[in-house]
Amino acid sequence: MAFKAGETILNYINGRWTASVSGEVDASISPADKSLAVGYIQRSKKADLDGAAVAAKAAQMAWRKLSGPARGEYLYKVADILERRLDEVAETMTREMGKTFPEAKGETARGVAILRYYAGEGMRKIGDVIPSTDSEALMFTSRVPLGVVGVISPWNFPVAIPIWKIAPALIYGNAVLFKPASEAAVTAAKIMECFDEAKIPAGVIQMITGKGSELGQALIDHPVLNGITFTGSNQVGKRIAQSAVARGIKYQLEMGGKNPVIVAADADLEQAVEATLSGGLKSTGQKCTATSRVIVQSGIYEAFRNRLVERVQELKIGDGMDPQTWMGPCASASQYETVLSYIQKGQEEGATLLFGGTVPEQAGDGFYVTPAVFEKVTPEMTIAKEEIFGPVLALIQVETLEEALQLANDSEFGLSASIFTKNIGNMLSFINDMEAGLVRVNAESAGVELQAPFGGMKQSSSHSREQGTAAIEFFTAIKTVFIKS
Ligand SMILES: NC(=O)C1=CN([C@@H]2O[C@H](COP(=O)(O)OP(=O)(O)OC[C@H]3O[C@@H](n4cnc5c(N)ncnc54)[C@H](O)[C@@H]3O)[C@@H](O)[C@H]2O)C=CC1
Ligand SMILES: O=C(O)CCC(=O)C(=O)O
Repeated sequence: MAFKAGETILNYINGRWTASVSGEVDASISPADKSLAVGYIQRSKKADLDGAAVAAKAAQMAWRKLSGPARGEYLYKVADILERRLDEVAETMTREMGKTFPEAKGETARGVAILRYYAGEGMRKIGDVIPSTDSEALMFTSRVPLGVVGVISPWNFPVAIPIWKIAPALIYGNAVLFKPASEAAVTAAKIMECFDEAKIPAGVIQMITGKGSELGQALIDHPVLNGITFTGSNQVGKRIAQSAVARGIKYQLEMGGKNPVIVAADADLEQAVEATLSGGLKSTGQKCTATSRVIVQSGIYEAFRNRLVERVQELKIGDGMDPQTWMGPCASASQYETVLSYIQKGQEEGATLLFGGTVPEQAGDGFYVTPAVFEKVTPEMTIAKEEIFGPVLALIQVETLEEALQLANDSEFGLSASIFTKNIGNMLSFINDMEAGLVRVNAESAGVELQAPFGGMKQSSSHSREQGTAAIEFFTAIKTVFIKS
């Protein structure tokens, strides 16, 4: 089955596309043109979840008995299908949440690569032999699946984030109950179509759509769950942690960022400007790793600011399907309102708006805003503290690298951070002292590599890591085995 534009997206339960008991739907509006519904998303209820839970439990028993390589074969098949359908999936993503078509294609290709990476993990070791104090015994560890795992995903990476949670969950023998963000559920259904086409056993992976506050909460509270993995806002993440602790199940959270970039006086100007544009404004600034605070040493401040504003003025804003477009719209009405309110707050609190923050004249009837560049931003201002999740850059001028580092660390978040410098001493100070899970030198703050651990410090995550070999830590439990004849 392949859903067509404008259709109602059904739940994928026990290997079948299934209507919700509720009969209620919400439109998934195209952010590039508010008059278009990309599809209709069901408001599923607990009764829908109950059916899926029974199927998940039964399916997991058989799935865990398959060998790792056999589970990997299914993931290889899904990867091949997703690769064949790459343009179609990417176009759905662009139409549904607004990122440009080349970015959507890149993300979908990343989804293919993640599936292949974890398919390969099915062949790798899942334990260690440990010398016992008893010379006649054999002691070793093995990894066992958690059981049924819930995946709650956001709308900003509708393919990569679900896949980097679902693929490791499956390869290590878990069954998955997947609740995508409603703003990206048409794209999520495309991923499910690939699993369906690969004939993954019924019940092993299931998708149910619905409102976060209702279905999401019902999922976390469901007794069938043995673990929950979440990416999204801090507010929701904290609630999930509380519910998971109350029930004694494992949880993993990846949440917000307020990512700084430090531009040292000796930085390569063009490199720093281009990386700030790309890290701060690609995907309309809607990445948890997006550059938000730009901390610049006074020796290079004026040149950097002028060149940055010059380049921002050149960026073409428009429909992500238009090949001329550099930056698409905000993903939803609420995201758009949030971004505009932060821009207003920045001005009210005394920052200087150098450029942008307006509705572009030539753009269509969508959630478009021109990228905003502020200067004279001070650490106590709201735009220097809170995650905006939009195309807004806050310039902060400093004298010394020590001051830059102190300001960079003056945040409740600690996800990603970059420095631009040619000085090895600056690099080492930054690497050692920056409180962030991802630190990058002469590279933009956004962008993660699927084979490396990803996660934040402070309020940015549950202090766990996703992706790469780190994923095994969350999706399995260690069993220590002692054998003696
Ligand atoms: N770290 C990241 O990558 C992301 C951060 N955000 C931040 O969150 C802000 C708001 O975006 P939202 O889409 O509203 O994020 P959100 O945290 O509300 O939504 C993320 C996911 O959680 C679900 N959800 C919502 N309420 C829930 C609940 N009570 N229980 C269980 N699941 C629930 C949603 O349906 C969605 O699937 C953004 O402006 C941004 O600052 C949003 C998306 C991704
Ligand atoms: O920068 C990236 O590629 C990943 C960002 C991310 O995980 C997020 O925005 O949630």
